[in-house]
Amino acid sequence: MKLGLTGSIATGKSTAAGFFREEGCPVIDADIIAREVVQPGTPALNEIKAAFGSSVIAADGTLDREKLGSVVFSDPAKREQLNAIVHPVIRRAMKQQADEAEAEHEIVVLDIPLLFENELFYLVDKTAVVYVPEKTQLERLMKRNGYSEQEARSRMESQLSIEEKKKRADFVIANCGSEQETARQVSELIEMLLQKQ
Ligand SMILES: CC(C)(COP(=O)(O)OP(=O)(O)OC[C@H]1O[C@@H](n2cnc3c(N)ncnc32)[C@H](O)[C@@H]1O)[C@@H](O)C(=O)NCCC(=O)NCCS
Ligand SMILES: Nc1ncnc2c1ncn2[C@@H]1O[C@H](COP(=O)(O)OP(=O)(O)OP(=O)(O)O)[C@@H](O)[C@H]1O
Repeated sequence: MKLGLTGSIATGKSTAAGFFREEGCPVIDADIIAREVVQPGTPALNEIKAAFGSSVIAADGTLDREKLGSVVFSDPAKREQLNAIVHPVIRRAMKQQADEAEAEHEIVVLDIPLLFENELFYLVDKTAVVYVPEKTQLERLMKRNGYSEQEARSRMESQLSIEEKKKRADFVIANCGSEQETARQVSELIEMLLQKQ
């Protein structure tokens, strides 16, 4: 089965995904695929250059992520434009990798930050949300990325709120306590999913 792992920025998807990996479940990470599809020479990077100008391309020809991030996270229309270029390519790659992994593993995890926003339910069988209250999310995001409160909030506001995602998920993994407590919830969820098979 395919488990869609989601959450909002900095709620702990990667942390939880690491625990799934430790338990032997392959994890397909949308953020990694999103980086692969814009490598130099890809059609997506060429389209980004055409749409946003060469100021978002670094001297070595790679995408200047910080620059593009500062553009798209402060302008919803620009964000939509970027999404329209990269999301179809990301979705195709995710589906292909997930199908291949599912042939060999009982549980395949798809780590997709924008699962609910983009209604990507066809890619997964069940959804799990990694949850922390918004206050913790803001604190962890500012700390991890060195963002000001405003930079952090503009990124949080580019997504559906974590409270809303919590309501919509099949399963909730609370990441407000220690990482060990999160690891235990991941183990329990895997056990339950395997029993249901
Ligand atoms: C704008 C970009 C270049 C900024 O790069 P940067 O290295 O600073 O951030 P990174 O890619 O690591 O993303 C960090 C987090 O931001 C959030 N995020 C990224 N893109 C988006 C988006 N289009 N809308 C809302 N949130 C987003 C996600 O929670 C993600 O986990 C990059 O995020 C990007 O290419 N975004 C478009 C692709 C996308 O939607 N990726 C997210 C899931 S597929
Ligand atoms: N249980 C925890 N206790 C304390 N800090 C934590 C915990 N879980 C995660 N963190 C920290 O919070 C930050 C966000 O976690 P993580 O990178 O896993 O989130 P994410 O949801 O994958 O983020 P993104 O959406 O940006 O990909 C990291 O700095 C991480 O070290």
